Amino acid sequence: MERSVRESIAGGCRIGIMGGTFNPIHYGHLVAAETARVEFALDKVLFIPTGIPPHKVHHQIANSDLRFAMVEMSIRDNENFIASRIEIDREGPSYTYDTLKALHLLFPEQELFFITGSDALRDILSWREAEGIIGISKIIGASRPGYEIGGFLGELFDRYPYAQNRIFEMEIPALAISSTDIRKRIWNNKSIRYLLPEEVRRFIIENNIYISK
Ligand SMILES: Nc1ncnc2c1ncn2[C@@H]1O[C@H](COP(=O)(O)OP(=O)(O)OP(=O)(O)O)[C@@H](O)[C@H]1O
Ligand SMILES: O=C(O)c1ccc[n+]([C@@H]2O[C@H](COP(=O)([O-])O)[C@@H](O)[C@H]2O)c1
Repeated sequence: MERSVRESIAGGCRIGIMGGTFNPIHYGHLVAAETARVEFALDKVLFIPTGIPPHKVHHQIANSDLRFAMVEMSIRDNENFIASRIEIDREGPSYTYDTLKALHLLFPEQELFFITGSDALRDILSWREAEGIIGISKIIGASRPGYEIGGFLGELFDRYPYAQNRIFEMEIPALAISSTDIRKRIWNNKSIRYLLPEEVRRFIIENNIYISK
């Protein structure tokens, strides 16, 4: 992991990890991370764009350096948010377990909180080493319109009672924004203003990202 990122994490602090493909980053991601920071008293939130997302093999995914640049410009004005290339710089699919294991080794005294939307949370048991993930890090599941958690957590806690103290639901202001919809809007010449930071919108246009389907 980058030295600058390591040096910004103090001993004993509470670290949020906002993982995602961020193709592109939008206000849904930023509101989830900021709400988690405040509600769970996180000292820092690491934004970790995937290199190769494990569950999105058939999606059209912009170059990782461009996705990283868009994340960086979106969080620059928040001193508690940091972007890391740890997954981009690792070869192979970006498994969350590998990332959390690496973070736990680097930051053994710090508490880890993986932040995810309710859509991804509902799939978590299909992730590689799901039990290991829940063991290393607490999980914060942000509400997302169209992806209600329903009885999922109850069933999960019946199966894994220890998870009750490790997985938390978090209500956030509902934003029905997705990267897929933003990419479609660009293809269809529709406006993407106010769905994501203006600097990112300009960057997408200047670099002709998401022009081809
Ligand atoms: N509008 C939203 N509200 C709450 N959580 C969100 C929202 N959009 C994304 N997330 C969460 O942020 C994380 C990263 O999401 P991701 O980068 O896959 O964005 P996405 O909009 O879901 O992308 P795509 O439409 O390309 O699948 C995931 O855990 C996802 O559930
Ligand atoms: O590790 C896995 O098996 C795994 C499977 C699906 C998703 N994830 C992680 O969940 C986060 C959100 O994923 P995505 O595909 O919605 O961008 C991102 O950090 C992914 O690496 C991780």
